[in-house]
Parts: sequence; C-alpha cells; structure tokens
Amino acid sequence: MASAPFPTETSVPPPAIAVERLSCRLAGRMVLSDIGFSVSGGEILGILGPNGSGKTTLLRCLAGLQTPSAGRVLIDGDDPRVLRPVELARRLALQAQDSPAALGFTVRDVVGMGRLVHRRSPFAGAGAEDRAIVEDALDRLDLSGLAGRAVEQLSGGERQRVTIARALAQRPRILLLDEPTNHLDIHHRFAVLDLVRSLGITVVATLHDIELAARWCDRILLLADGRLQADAAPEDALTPDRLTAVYRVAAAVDRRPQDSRLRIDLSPLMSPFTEPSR
Ligand SMILES: Nc1ncnc2c1ncn2[C@@H]1O[C@H](COP(=O)(O)OP(=O)(O)OP(=O)(O)O)[C@@H](O)[C@H]1O
Repeated sequence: MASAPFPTETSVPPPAIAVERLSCRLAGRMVLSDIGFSVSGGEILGILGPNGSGKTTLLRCLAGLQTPSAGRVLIDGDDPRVLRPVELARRLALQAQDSPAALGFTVRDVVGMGRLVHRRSPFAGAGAEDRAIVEDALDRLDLSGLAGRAVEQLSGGERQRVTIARALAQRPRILLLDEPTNHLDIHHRFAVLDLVRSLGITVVATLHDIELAARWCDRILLLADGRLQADAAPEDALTPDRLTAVYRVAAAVDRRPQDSRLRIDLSPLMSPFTEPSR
C-alpha cells in the first residue's frame, strides 16, 4: 500500500503579506523603523497611530509605491516592486486618501478603471463580465443613482465611496485602505466596513476611529513615531496605558454588558490649559 506523502515545508503557503525589518527614510528622516509583521489570508488588520506616525507610508510600502530603505515586503511571497504592475494589481488594490479625482470622468467610468488590469490587451473593450462587476460595485457602494454624474460634482463622502468601489471592481485578493471611512457618515461607515468584511479577502486599513477599529479589525498594529507599539488583537493592543502613551489622552476601556463589545472612552489629559480656574 502506498503511504500518504508527508507534508513538506514547500506545501505551506506564504502569508498574504510579510513585512521583515522594514525601515523607511524620507527626506533624510526615519519615518518607519524596524517594522515586522505578517498578515494571513482573509485577515483584517488595522493600522492605528497619531498623525505622522507612518501609517500611510507603511501602506505605500505594502503597495510597492514606496521603496523601504531597509528590510522588505513580500506579497504572497513576492516583492511587489519586482512584479509586473498588472500582476501586482490583480493581487492587490490600494484605495488611497488622495486618489486622483479623475476629472471629466463619470462615476461609472472611474469604477470601470478598476477592471483595466483584467483586460487581455490595453485595446480590448469592457466585456459583459466587466460591466456586471462594475454595476455590482456601484450598487454595493450605494452609487448606482450617481453613476452618470461627473466625479468632480460629488461630495467628499460620495467621492470616497467611488475610490472604494473602484478598488472592489479590481477584485483583488488583498485590499489596502487608507482611512476608508474618514469622509463617510455613520450609516455608510458601518455599511462599507460590513461590506469589506463580507468579501472574505485580506484587508489592511489605516484608521483614526479607535472604537470603530476595535469593532471591525481582527488585529491592530499601533504605531508611534514610526515604531511598532503593539501587534495584537484589539483588546490586547488597545490598553488604557498604551492609548495614553501613544495618543496623549486619558483612556478607559471596558466591555459593553449587552454584547461584550470593547467600549473605549477617550478624553483630554488634564493640562495647565484645561484645568478649571479656581
Ligand atoms: N514625501 C515625503 N517626504 C518627506 N516626508 C514625508 C513624506 N511623506 C510623509 N512624510 C513624513 O513622514 C511621516 C509619516 O507620514 P505618514 O503620512 O505616513 O503618516 P500618517 O500616520 O499616515 O499620518 P496621518 O494620520 O496624518 O495621515 C510624517 O512626519 C510626514 O511628514
């Protein structure tokens, strides 16, 4: 009887994202220092930290748009900077804060740009499948009613939904989101995050809303001054002491009695300027 082969090391797939001892210097200043972590397929990772802590720079390194000064990033085991752009774009989509508004194009056109990487040739037109995927992305982002409008006529939140729809139309295995909800009203915040979670793909998102991040992310990376302060499940990463040290605020963390969800109460630290005068 033939025996079953033993699993070998090569049968273990690489993590969706691996970051090894990554440092990044911009304009002579160290913006990221010795960062290491990995992200498993299907995991949702939130990157949190104060302004200027290096969140966007880290996301840009993951997308291959920023070259680290030391260390490396691997996407499914490959360096994103050596992959052909079209191959990288089939694996990974980046929704950026400052995505160009694509002036002169309609919402449908801009979302359709997400399909370009799947065309067999740059001259091939959109097929039925491309059109169906674009309409699906428009519908999921509550944009069908705006599909014929020029993007420059949209509000900030509507434009943000367009950039997310375009990234979804790309049908990536890995989605990188840079503050995906900062312009969205509370209904659309929940709707977009629920939608992204329902896709079951690997997601890395920078976020400023700490409670929203605690509710939505599987894991949190907390950055301060370009250094990793925590890499853990939300309840382990977002401790009061750490929140106070990183964000310079008073913090209380407990769980809501009705559903055990983390409740994070932040308030300003008392200072000579905020203390009531006697
Ligand atoms: N192109 C650049 N050249 C020089 N310095 C830069 C450049 N881009 C960013 N920086 C600096 O790098 C640091 C990290 O910036 P980054 O945008 O990654 O921070 P962030 O955590 O995303 O901030 P925010 O929460 O304000 O969006 C900041 O001090 C910023 O001034």
